[in-house]
Amino acid sequence: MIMNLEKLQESMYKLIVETSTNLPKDVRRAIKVAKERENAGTRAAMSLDTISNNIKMADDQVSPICQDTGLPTFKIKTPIATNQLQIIEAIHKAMEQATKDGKLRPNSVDSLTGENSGNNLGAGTPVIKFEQWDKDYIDARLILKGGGCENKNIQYSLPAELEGLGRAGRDLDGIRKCIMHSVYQAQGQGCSAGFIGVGIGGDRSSGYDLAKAQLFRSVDDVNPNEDLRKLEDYVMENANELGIGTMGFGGETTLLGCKVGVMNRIPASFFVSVAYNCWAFRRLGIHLHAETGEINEWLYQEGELVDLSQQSQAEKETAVASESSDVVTLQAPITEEQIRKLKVGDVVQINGRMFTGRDAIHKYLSDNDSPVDLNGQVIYHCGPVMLKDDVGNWHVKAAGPTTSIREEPYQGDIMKKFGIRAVIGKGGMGPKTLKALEEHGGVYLNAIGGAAQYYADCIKSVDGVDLMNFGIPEAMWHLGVEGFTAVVTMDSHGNSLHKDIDQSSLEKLSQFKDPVFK
Ligand SMILES: O=C(O)C[C@H](O)C(=O)O
Ligand code: SF4
Repeated sequence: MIMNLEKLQESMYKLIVETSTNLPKDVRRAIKVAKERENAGTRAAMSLDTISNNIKMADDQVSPICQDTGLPTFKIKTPIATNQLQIIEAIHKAMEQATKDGKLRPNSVDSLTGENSGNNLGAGTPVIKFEQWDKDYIDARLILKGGGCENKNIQYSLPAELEGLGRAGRDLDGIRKCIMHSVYQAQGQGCSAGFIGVGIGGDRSSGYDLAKAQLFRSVDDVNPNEDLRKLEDYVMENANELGIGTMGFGGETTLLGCKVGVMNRIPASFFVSVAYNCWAFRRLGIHLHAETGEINEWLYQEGELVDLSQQSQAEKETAVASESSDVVTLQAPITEEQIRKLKVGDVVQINGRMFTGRDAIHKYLSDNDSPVDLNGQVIYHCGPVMLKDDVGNWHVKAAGPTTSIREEPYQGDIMKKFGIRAVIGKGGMGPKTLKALEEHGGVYLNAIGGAAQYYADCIKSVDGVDLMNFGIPEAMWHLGVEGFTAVVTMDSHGNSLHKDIDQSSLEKLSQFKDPVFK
């Protein structure tokens, strides 16, 4: 069958851009329910407001909802005679174009050298999986699953001993315990509230595939397997009792969706695989005409488009409460005295300069001198989407925080070595950093993960860049910001909201120890 390649490429481009910029309707509905459940005035409610604004901004500007546009994974079903090689070619060209246009972050990195290919193409990227079917049209689905939530995927081999829950055996109740534990261990690091796909059975790789396949189910479908339906309902009802909440700030909603699938296993193995997806659950699909390559239908878009920017009464009260609560304004360079005044729970607004630094920069700074004077400065754990204009100026297209815990081995030492006073990221950091904050006089600020448009809007200028050899997401960008808002979640007095929420959620988890499915 001869395909219209140009049209096919255009359709794939549309699929990529829509997936990156327009959150599906079923996901929006789940976020709306979470918003309505949250109590006015809490940090979780404030975060959900920011998330809602961000979703709207991404829509309006046709820009990435989150700066991490993930490992693009396509699942494609084709009629018997379709040329799959042509589809691969069309996808590759569309990916390159979408990257050039700032709709995708250049995310494909050589695992050994660290070199970024710059166009999202490389060994194993993007992932494209084909299946044949007996229909006469093409079904193409795409998920852009970011790294922070991918890192929170977990696989259990039953029987297992689980913290808080004890023995998980090779039965439905053991599976229940694994799923509850998977939500606990993710904490806020995968940008909760999240969605989970669970795969029961298979081997280590097919189990994870099955888990990820569940993420292609609609959020509001009903599992046809009665046991699994009950399990899904149970998890949805009870996981929210863990109190982890949006971004791990505590709150009513920790989980937005749970989908479970099952396949056979071999006698010796019993795997339960869990794929965790952040609230920025970017997956869409299209039906394509097999010859013309034209889009006939969009998937996951049934029902009304929920307007998340519309505020309920409770939300209005939240907005007022957060406006009137004390907001501390900081401008770099910051003094130790200013930092020592900050306490967990304070809302901080930053004006002036901050420097981005993530994995490559932290390793570099631990072995080398800094290209800029970091004394009193703010480091932002962020890998932005950047575009250069015709006259050579850089523009920020998306710039939310990345998961900070990866920098735990370096952070405290670097703060002391260079005199850094504040780090901004998400998900919190561990005991080594907490100790350094206390000794040195530093603070950890939690920004809202995934709110890449909201934060890009706070960035008023790109004043320079160092270490571009690490690639766009990993370079050290010098950013001029105004009204950049974040919450103090670790202070210089030994307090950590993350430590507290971890402890309290573990206690709550242990309430689910007794058998439910016998
Ligand atoms: O890579 C990023 O920018 C963020 C990542 O998805 C994360 O959640 O840590
Ligand atoms: S930053 Fe958060 S929202 Fe963005 S991809 Fe990572 S986990 Fe998802």
